[in-house]
Amino acid sequence: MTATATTRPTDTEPAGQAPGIRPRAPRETYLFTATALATILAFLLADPEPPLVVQTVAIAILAAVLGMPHGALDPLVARRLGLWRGALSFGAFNLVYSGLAVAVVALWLVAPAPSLVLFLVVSAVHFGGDWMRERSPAPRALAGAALLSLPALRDEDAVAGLYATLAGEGARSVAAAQSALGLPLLVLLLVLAVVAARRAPHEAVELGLVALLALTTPPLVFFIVYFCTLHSARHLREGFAEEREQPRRLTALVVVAYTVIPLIAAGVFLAATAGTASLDDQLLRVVFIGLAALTVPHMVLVGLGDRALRGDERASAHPPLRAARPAAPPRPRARR
Ligand SMILES: CC1=C(/C=C/C(C)=C/C=C/C(C)=C/C=O)C(C)(C)CCC1
Ligand SMILES: [Fe+2]
Repeated sequence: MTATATTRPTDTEPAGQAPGIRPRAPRETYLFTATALATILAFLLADPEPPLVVQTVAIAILAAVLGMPHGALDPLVARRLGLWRGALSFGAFNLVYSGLAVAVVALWLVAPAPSLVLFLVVSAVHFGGDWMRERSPAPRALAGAALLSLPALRDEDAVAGLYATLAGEGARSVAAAQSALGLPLLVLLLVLAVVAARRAPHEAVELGLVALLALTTPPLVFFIVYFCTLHSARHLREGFAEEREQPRRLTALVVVAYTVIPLIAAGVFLAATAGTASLDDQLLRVVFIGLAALTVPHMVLVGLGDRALRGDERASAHPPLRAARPAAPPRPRARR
């Protein structure tokens, strides 16, 4: 659950690259393009119509294996931000982080429909951060809003059904609102793709394919492909690049540990609530309410990282030359 809202050079915009030079496409662009095209073709030509239960099980497994790890580097990000230094402050960090996650689940249980709307808004900002990082948050959030609304434009009933499972019957109206906003948001997404094309053609390809995928495949299939092969893959790559000064094994260990712990929590929740609803409904709730719970503390960390980075930039003697400077020592940067 990660990325930068800044112009700091990344793997795709290497340090030392002069502004105006087009970044080359990162590996996940190819992964997403190939997977999205194959999925789009499969649905256009063969229309496989996987049952909802199959889609739910697939998203649970893929989100666990490919999706969750991208937020699991947060403890290392927090250390770079100076949020913890020793065992005691590491314990406090974990307590606050998991406390926030538990608070989100509690809020969801008390007020499910407003929580779903809040989750969609936070997610729009979060996913929009996959592109146009040199721009202000507003256009990126709109790209995220488009991404999350297009499934309702294609199949409002399917999205309404999923929202009802997650947040009660009242949440169906959220799908109706997204469907109504879908067309203007689609136009906006395509405009943003054209704007992005001049500076980063690979982003234009990604945005165009996101739209096509959302409009041709069922909502959960679209989300699985985007979330696992683009969003998560991008932030895992960036996360490992950010931590390149750490031993790779330590980074990998943190990723595994902080992926497995929430998975155990999800398993305990599933076992504790067994029999209260069908297993696929419960699985859907665990996946998306769990993602909401983990996204909030993660976004708080991202916000702190961005603030630290802005402070860092103000302190810079020659801000306009920053992108052309040779590689600087790593600065705290939170991923999305
Ligand atoms: C529930 C649901 C949707 C929304 C999913 C969201 C909002 C996921 C957010 C995940 C996050 C923030 C992960 C962080 O890395 C869709 C795809 C619109 C349609 C299908 C049902
Ligand atoms: Fe994320």
